[in-house]
Amino acid sequence: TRSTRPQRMLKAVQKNATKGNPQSVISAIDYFCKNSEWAMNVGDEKGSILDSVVTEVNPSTVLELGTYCGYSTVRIARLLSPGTKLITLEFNPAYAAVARQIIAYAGLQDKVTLVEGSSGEWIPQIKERFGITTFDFIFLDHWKDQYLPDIKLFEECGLLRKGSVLLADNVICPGAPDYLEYVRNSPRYESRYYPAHLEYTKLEDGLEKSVFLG
Ligand SMILES: CCNc1ncnc2c1ncn2[C@@H]1O[C@H](/C=C/CNC(=O)c2cc(-c3ccc(F)cc3)cc(O)c2O)[C@@H](O)[C@H]1O
Ligand SMILES: [Mg+2]
Repeated sequence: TRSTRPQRMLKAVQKNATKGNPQSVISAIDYFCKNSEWAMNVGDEKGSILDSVVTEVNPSTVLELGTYCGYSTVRIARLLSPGTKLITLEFNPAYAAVARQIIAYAGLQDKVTLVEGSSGEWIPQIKERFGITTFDFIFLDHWKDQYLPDIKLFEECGLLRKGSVLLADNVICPGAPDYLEYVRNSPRYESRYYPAHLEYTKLEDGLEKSVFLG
């Protein structure tokens, strides 16, 4: 049967990247998406903004919602200080399987815990299952209509502390209007929009960074 786009992306990484070199994996995926097949990775332009926020926060505890093929997982994990691990949630087993291989090809498997399951099911279990009290940094890039329910779940589960940083992809395209309205109007968040473009296109998109104020 015909391969899937994530499988073709993995092949491109194995063909064009250098094992153990995260930057070459990132570049190979961006090249594949610009020259062969568009895919919904955060991409190089928004990815650079993601890099700068991760570097600024220098988090000890990190959560990503929506691994997909692991592109942003690799971008984040390559910047974490030694001994720091990130948890990434992905509920599609086929995507998770590709992501594990891409993360391993980058040599970052020891810095990543990929959990196969849905955010709604897993967020309430994180404290007990992973011994985490609060997250320093959260990257939201899963289904856009799930951003708002999940940020409320973070609050309910006590997973945010004063200064926790949430960074959301696609707040313009495809858009997460209810999430934007919430973080921009809630007195409990200080929000800022980073304008950019939809990955590999000239369409407008951007990232919203929201700091929890406690
Ligand atoms: C049920 C909610 N909980 C979830 N828990 C765990 N994993 C989840 C969850 N939702 C979705 N996922 C996974 O996250 C990923 C979903 C991402 C959704 N992203 C988008 O739709 C998206 C879409 C576009 C886009 C933009 C313009 C277009 F014309 C077409 C597509 C661009 C992006 O950057 C995107 O992130 C998948 O791997 C999915 O299996
Ligand atoms: Mg996205």
